[in-house]
Amino acid sequence: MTYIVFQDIEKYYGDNHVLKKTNLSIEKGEFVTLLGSSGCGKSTLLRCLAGLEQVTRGKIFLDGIEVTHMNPRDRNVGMIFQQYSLFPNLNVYNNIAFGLKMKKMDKDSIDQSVKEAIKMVDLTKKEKQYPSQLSGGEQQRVALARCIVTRPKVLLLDEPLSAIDAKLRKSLQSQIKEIHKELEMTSIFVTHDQNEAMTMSDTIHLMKDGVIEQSANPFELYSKPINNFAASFIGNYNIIPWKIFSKLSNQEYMGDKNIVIRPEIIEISRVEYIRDNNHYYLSGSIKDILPQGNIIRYTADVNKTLLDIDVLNAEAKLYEVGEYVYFRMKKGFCINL
Ligand SMILES: Nc1ncnc2c1ncn2[C@@H]1O[C@H](COP(=O)(O)OP(=O)(O)OP(=O)(O)O)[C@@H](O)[C@H]1O
Repeated sequence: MTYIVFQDIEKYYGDNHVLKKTNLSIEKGEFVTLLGSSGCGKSTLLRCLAGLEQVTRGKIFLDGIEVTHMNPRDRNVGMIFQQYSLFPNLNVYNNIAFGLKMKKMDKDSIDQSVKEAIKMVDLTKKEKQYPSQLSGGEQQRVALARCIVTRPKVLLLDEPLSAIDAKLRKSLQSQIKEIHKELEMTSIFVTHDQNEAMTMSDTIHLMKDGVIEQSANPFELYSKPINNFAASFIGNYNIIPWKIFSKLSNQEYMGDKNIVIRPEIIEISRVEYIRDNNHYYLSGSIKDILPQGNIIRYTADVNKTLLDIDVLNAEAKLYEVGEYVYFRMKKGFCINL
């Protein structure tokens, strides 16, 4: 049985039609990401599951029970936000214990659960500190501990790492994934950062204007985007209308479609390639060079069409701006959309 089901969800804020018959199914134990640009309705969908917003129409099921209009407190859903939203007047221990005290758990069980949660998020020496004495990353770990200590059925994470610097962000991503696995939770993570979605998720649900455009695992979403939106959102594709590409590459016109080419599948050479039937061939001059750590991104001018090419940064810079070079790409790696 599917663990979480959003069924034909519609949500209006006044005239603003935010969720448009949104359908989404999530299996128990999955780590899923809602990925999409700002304002597409990701947070609204999460908030509807948590009960912090009411849907206008549609139904939500959690663990076989309809929760559409259930009191948020009875849904057993934990949520973490971008702002840490801790109680400033409570120390780390008491922030984490708060939910359990509300549930009227006995003191010894609370103590055991809180200490376990503190250990899980690696805050053992910080128990007595107050939120104002903690870094952003530490505060977010307290928020995470406060959430998991109540063992919610589902953990909702609404851009929890967006205020945290890049290095710490990576370690928190791993920590969240580890806790998710260890507690066998079902987690929904909201982000507009495609790299974060790729690293974290079992399944990515790509959203646009309140609708799920594509649901797939990170590998599939990257290599098989189903439309131009998915291709342009994920992985910096070159998207060239066939009308133009057929002229540039001396190929037959494939109709009113785009050819979609990932920068890293393009080979580059100073000497012209010997042609075969498995590749497309282009040539042009290097316009720009952008070192990006482990890869170098070249932008080439191919008869006024710009082409991005990613080359592993294994050697010193290979090509100069202005140099005329040749490209080839395997036909089977290109997508027509
Ligand atoms: N409480 C509210 N009242 C009125 N409009 C709202 C409210 N919350 C969200 N909206 C509107 O709903 C739309 C979707 O917002 P939502 O926060 O769900 O988007 P999002 O995809 O999570 O964006 P972001 O990545 O920027 O957080 C936006 O147009 C937003 O202005």
